[in-house]
Amino acid sequence: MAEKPVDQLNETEARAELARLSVILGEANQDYHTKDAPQLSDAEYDQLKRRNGEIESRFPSLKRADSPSDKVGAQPADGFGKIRHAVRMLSLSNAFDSEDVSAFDDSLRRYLGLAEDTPLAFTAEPKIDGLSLSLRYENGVLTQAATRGDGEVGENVTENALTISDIPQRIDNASDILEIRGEVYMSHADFTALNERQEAKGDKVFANPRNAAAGSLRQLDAKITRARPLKFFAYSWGELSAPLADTQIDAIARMKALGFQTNPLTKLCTTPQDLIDHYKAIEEQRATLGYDIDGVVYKVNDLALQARLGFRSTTPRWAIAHKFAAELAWTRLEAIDIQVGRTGALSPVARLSPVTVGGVVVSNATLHNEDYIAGRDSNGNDIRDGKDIRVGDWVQIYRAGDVIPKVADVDLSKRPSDATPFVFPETCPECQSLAIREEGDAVRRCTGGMICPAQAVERLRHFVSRSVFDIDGMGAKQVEQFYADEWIKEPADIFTLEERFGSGLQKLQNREGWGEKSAQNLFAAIRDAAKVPLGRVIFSLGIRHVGESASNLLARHYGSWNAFEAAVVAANDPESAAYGDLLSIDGVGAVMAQSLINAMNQPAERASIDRLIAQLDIQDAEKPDTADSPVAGKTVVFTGSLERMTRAEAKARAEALGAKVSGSVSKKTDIVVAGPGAGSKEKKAQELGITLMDEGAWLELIAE
Ligand SMILES: NC(=O)c1ccc[n+]([C@@H]2O[C@H](COP(=O)([O-])OP(=O)(O)OC[C@H]3O[C@@H](n4cnc5c(N)ncnc54)[C@H](O)[C@@H]3O)[C@@H](O)[C@H]2O)c1
Ligand SMILES: [Zn+2]
Repeated sequence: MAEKPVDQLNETEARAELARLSVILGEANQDYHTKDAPQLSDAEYDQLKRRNGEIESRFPSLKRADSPSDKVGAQPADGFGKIRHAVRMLSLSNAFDSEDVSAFDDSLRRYLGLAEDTPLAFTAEPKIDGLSLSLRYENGVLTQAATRGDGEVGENVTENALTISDIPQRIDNASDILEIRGEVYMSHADFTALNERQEAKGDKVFANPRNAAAGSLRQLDAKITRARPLKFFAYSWGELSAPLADTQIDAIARMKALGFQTNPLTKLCTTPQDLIDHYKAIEEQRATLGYDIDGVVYKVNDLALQARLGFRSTTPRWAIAHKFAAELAWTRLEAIDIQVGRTGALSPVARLSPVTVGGVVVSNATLHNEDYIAGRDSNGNDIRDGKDIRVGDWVQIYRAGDVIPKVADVDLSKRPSDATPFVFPETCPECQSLAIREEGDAVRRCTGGMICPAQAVERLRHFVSRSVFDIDGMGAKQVEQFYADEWIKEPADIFTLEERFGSGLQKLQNREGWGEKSAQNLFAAIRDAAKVPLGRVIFSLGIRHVGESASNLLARHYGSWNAFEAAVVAANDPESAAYGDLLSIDGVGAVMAQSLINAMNQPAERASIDRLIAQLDIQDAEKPDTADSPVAGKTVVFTGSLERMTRAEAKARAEALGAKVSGSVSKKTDIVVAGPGAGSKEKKAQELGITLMDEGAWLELIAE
């Protein structure tokens, strides 16, 4: 349901909406901070939180006592000891673009009464995407480690923190009380390896490195934490018995001197433009850092000014987090793989150096089709200014909601000098058959049909479907299972199943869901199904563009399998009479003809078709005796309800007599057969002066 814009809410709606958002955001906080298993994407969460804030500022009197705006994180989870922070641990306010950054600078100057030309310096620090941890050292010894919790009270994870090698257990030259704060995180490589181990053990896998880090630190059993490769960057502090330094940048240097890891991308900046430049520089390196960051934090450098600026309810006034766009990230394209879909479509897939986009690690993205890679849309117009996509390129990944990630853009300035244009394969990577692209089709398709493993299951499903072979006891489910068991690889195998099993009735009976009776019934149904009309056989081959009615037309035209087969083989020569004859069939166009010819002239697919034909008892089609049929060559439309036959039957009989049955009335229509309830078609026939008759008259005409 689309949400109503905030400026259109009335007071009652606003109150209800705030109540709803408080529940949703409360649950999301629990899922994210306490269970380390978010159900919403970060972008969705941020959007709801922003909406909540907007409603509150439009209706200040409606702000709830338990407003999500006043909350940091979530309450400590049960099971952990609780630690009350001597100094609160807060969140950060956000900037999303450079205007927000200038506004931040302006608001600080206003608050501090600084003139425009008075310098105001900031640190710019990567915003590490992990979870914050406060470490308390007393006389140089680590005595307590606490998570942020709800900002006031955190979880006691001291035992767990002691297992992290980046965290010193003792510090020389420390003041009596020293609280160091920073981020616990997991590298991409460790995250991938952890998930592989978890998966192998059948344990929970994590959506992203942040959840993995949080889930690993927040373990009631510190032995589990020990086995998890966690890291720590220090960037802040809590209670101190002696100040670390006078400025943010020196405080960071001091923490480094004390033995902590600090982030090397931290930089002192003197103007908002400096901040933006460093933000861009960091964003460019994001995919190669080896760990996740989700923005850059700007902090007033002068700690005396930080003290003057102080705090709002959940955020410091002296800092802001400039977030990266949630749906976008740059990374390297490592390879382009071709996947073959169930209908034979060749789809290019980008293999990426893993990057977290919107809270999910992305290592594959779609490249759509060969035109898209080449920088063209389906009409041949340039996309991305005509930039093509090459292996080795630096590419922008786009991911919104749950849609498959896409490669949106290329940075040509970073293209390796030896990168070459991607050559789209002209053969199927699964079966090596020719892959062709028909005119007007954006997609290249494998022509391997039955012999293509990627398409086999789909072909088999089509083969056993209702309108084709319709074998009792052999539906899509069974055929998929038999394929998975390698009992059936192609349609011909269905008919040799019983013989191949020999006494192996047993084999089938041992399968879940099969008893002696059902197995015998299946074999009987298969035997019955082998006797089949020619049209159905042609349709069963699943040749592209050759649908049910075209199959019947072909069957009636050629009469027997042998005639059909010989004709289509001969038609491979476009100069041949056979080709002309094939095209002369009303309802067979050049595209369908080519598709038929391809299927019947490719050795591997032909061999598979021949194996099937050898198993069948094909009923010849009756050629319409057009000579003495009164409706031969006529175009007939049936409309309204028929009482003595079904619509399908009427159509089949008319076609058998050489008539063409159409769904709509036009000048080309010769006869309209109108039953009760006929509407516009009957009227149109009258207008056009077309022969109109009822069902009885029609049956008389065709002498039944
Ligand atoms: N998907 C969900 O359901 C869901 C639910 C709740 C929160 N969230 C996400 O969590 C975030 C909000 O959580 P938050 O309140 O922790 O805010 P935040 O993560 O946006 O910012 C505050 C945190 O940044 C971290 N940080 C990293 N590097 C830092 C540095 N150099 N200096 C200072 N702090 C640094 C600290 O841990 C700090 O607590 C949002 O991005 C939101 O999307 C998502
Ligand atoms: Zn193939």
